[in-house]
Amino acid sequence: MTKTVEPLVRVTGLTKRYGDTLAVDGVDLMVRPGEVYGFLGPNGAGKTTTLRILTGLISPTSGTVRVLGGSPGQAQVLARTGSMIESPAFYPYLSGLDNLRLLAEYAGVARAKIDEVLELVDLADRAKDRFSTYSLGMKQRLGVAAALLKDPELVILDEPTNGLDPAGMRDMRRLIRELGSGGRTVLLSSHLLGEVQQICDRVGIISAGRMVAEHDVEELRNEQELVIRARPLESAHSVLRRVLGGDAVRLYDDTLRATVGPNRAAEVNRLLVEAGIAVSELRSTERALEDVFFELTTEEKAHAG
Ligand SMILES: Nc1ncnc2c1ncn2[C@@H]1O[C@H](COP(=O)(O)OP(=O)(O)OP(=O)(O)O)[C@@H](O)[C@H]1O
Repeated sequence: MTKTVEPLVRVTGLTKRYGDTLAVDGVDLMVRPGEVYGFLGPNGAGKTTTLRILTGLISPTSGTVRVLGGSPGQAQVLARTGSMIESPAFYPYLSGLDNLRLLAEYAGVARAKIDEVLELVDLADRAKDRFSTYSLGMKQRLGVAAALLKDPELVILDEPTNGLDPAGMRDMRRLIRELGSGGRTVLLSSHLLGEVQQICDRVGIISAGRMVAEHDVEELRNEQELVIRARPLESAHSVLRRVLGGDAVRLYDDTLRATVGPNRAAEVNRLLVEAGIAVSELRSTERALEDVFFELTTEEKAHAG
């Protein structure tokens, strides 16, 4: 496998317009070698459109897209990329094995590779059964097997767990983690925050066609905040806004949340007490990725709207 030091995927200022709809609006994203990158966003955010551009299925309206050092759709890029975009198409009356044989023949892949990928996606036992008898989870896993036939460096999966039951989701997530741990680079889309949190190293969050954040999952998860209960709360709010900045302090029901680390707790306490404010609680907590996601996507809507 060729080692590439550069980002495997680099997208700059990507836009895609369908008539009046701006499906993708100035997206920048970067996927590094060996990572599992989660492209996270609600339905209709522009994930599928972006992945279709990255795999050369459609052309962008504008922007720069580099995949594995080349342009999407170039033969040498396609040869090193495996993808599953939307539901994979297979012949229903052929077995999983025969479907893969056809694809392998077309791609000039050795027969031994078929057994290897069937084993990897845990379909070896059912390989000789007709595709039409497979569960949705098995169909999706066969799709991943097909994407792996060429032993690609980069695997692109569009909503690989969509529509699966909990057991199917668990199997698919396990498979993706396994792919990621084997030195492959995986780019997947998802609208499920918990899923991205479980299986990805980095996340790019897209909302209404715009990229609102790109972070290490650990970094987001470990983001700390102070929860403050004080009286009078409004005065505490204005003191902290003045000192920490308006963006760093939010009012949640009867508490204030300040996005600062625990090392500033004593300072926050002193500021409040000096201002004659009674502090009844001051504790540090990790921000849930869900909160971060919600905040980023609603901020983005507010800016757009
Ligand atoms: N071929 C098309 N023609 C017109 N509009 C399109 C087309 N494909 C996508 N869109 C629109 O572009 C926007 C982004 O769609 P896209 O499928 O990329 O989002 P998504 O994040 O993948 O969401 P989902 O998970 O629901 O597919 C949507 O408003 C969608 O209706």
